[in-house]
Amino acid sequence: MKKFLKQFLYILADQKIMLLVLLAAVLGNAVIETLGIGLIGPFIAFASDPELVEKTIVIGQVYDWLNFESRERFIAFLALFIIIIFYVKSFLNFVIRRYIFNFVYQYQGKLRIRLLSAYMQMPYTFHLKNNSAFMIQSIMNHTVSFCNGILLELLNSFVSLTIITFLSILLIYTSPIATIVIGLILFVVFAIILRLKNTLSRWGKTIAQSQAEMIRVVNHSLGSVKETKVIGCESFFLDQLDTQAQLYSTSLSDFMSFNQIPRITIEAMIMTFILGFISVSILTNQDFQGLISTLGIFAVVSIRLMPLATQLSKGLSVLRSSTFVLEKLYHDLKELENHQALIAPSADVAAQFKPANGSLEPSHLDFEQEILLDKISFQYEGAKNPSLNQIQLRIKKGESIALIGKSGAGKTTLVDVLLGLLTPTGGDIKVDDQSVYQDLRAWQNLLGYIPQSIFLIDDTLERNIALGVPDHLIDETRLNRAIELAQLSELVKELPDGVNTNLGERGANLSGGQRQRVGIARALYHEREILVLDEATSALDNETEALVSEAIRSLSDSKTMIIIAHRLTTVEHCNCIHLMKNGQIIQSGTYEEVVLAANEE
Ligand SMILES: Nc1ncnc2c1ncn2[C@@H]1O[C@H](COP(=O)(O)OP(=O)(O)OP(=O)(O)O)[C@@H](O)[C@H]1O
Repeated sequence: MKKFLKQFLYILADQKIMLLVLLAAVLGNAVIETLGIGLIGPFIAFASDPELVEKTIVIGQVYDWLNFESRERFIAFLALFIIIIFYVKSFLNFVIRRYIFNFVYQYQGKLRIRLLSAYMQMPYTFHLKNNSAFMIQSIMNHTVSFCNGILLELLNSFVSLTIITFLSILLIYTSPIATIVIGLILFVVFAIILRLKNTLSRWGKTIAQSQAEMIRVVNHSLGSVKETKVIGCESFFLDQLDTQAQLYSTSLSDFMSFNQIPRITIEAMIMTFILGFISVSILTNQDFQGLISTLGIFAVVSIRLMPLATQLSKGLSVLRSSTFVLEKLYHDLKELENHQALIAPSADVAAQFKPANGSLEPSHLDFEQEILLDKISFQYEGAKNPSLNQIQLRIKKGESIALIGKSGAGKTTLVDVLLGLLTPTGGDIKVDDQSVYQDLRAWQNLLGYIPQSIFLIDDTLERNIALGVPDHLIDETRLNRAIELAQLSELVKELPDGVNTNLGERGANLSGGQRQRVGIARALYHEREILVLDEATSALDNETEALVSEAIRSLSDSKTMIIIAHRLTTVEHCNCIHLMKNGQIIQSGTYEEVVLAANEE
């Protein structure tokens, strides 16, 4: 329980004051409700014997004080008073439930932002190790489970528990023996839940895990739909999904049907109690007037208590089944947030470029002379050998260099280190003699990256090029320049809505070469001084390749370029070519010296 509360409050972070406001409202509501129900007993007694009005303490005094013409009028007034109390109580109840829903669902959105922000700020190595399906599951499903299964249930259970407590006090006051019997009923129900708590946790865990697995399988099958169709292995993914769907449905249906047990038990036991109570009272010749009044209160309390107790027991079982999600969320958030102090996500795009010193100007690093990779080494976690071994490389401003070498030589790793995604295990990167690690954001603000496989969003060409820039901040001149330099002008003319044409999911409406050029235009739009280009390996047709090469070549006059070259013909224009092997640069020189000489050998 202590652990549960600790984890719960950590996830809830700064929302505790909202909870205190709710606590006050819930207590007020419980008092009003108890007063309303408490007055029903005397009202029934007065209705059957008006003479009791004067004999009853407090109510008798109120009757005298208000100076009513007759007892009957006072009884009618009492009825009106009880009705008003019930209306006020119902309204307050609505306001509280609304407040709870508002609070929970707004918090769900905030939690999603907090998680996505935490995941995005984790180092690249974290993303290499973790499957995105599990992150999507956390952001999309665990937040729902936490908010619906834990937060909402806890708040609802709290409301129920408060009212149950107040009503129980009223019952004890009305008839101690009957209260003990009702207490016994609730005890039996909660004992069942507590006994099954481990099974509930297991069901909850299976539900959450199978959901994540289903996202993973769907991701895999739809992400590789081309290959899947050609190989004809659709059934492989369908079988995997079927296994997970079965696990999910079995656990969920077990859990949902279990949830019905408390309601069914409570209903049966309350009926047994009311009928048993009447019979025993008659058999023991108890005062009939008192019996009617007591039963009146019990009837109303039972009607009220039944849904509350059902809700409370459901809340408890849902809470139990959600402990896995709570632990997972707590673990994720704590681990992620401990890793680095989170910057609060901001709608202000400029804030993305906020430097470490907190000023509003984007981080800036002067780059006038050269970039120096000084004895860079890197070894992946768990790998036996380093992937980069004492790499020494100088790149002058305005130069274009190409990294070539066989698959596995270390080209991508070197570029990832350059991009600041991987932190070298040895050595340093310096710009004009200043280490980039003093302000990595400033270094990254100099870089534009054009990956091998461009990630295109399912949106317009314009938004794909000016990725991350809100519409009202998109600079037309910059956009047109980027389109022109990336050799996309022809394409824009052909598109039905020009730059406002939707490119489809992952740019399905474009060819490989066009996608690559959109990537180039994107890097150009953001006007970065250094462009890092992982050349597409896909076999582009000659004409497209010529266009891509032309786009790259036209940039090399104005930018410093680092190209991972897969097709050697495209690096002819580079000032220097570095041949990599086993994580080392084994030869550097001009195209003729490195590529042609190697071909001749
Ligand atoms: N995430 C990783 N974990 C462990 N080892 C890795 C990881 N990524 C790459 N490696 C290893 O690092 C070495 C260099 O890989 P890298 O991807 O940098 O080569 P590359 O020259 O870019 O190859 P390619 O041209 O095929 O992309 C390889 O031996 C590879 O197996």
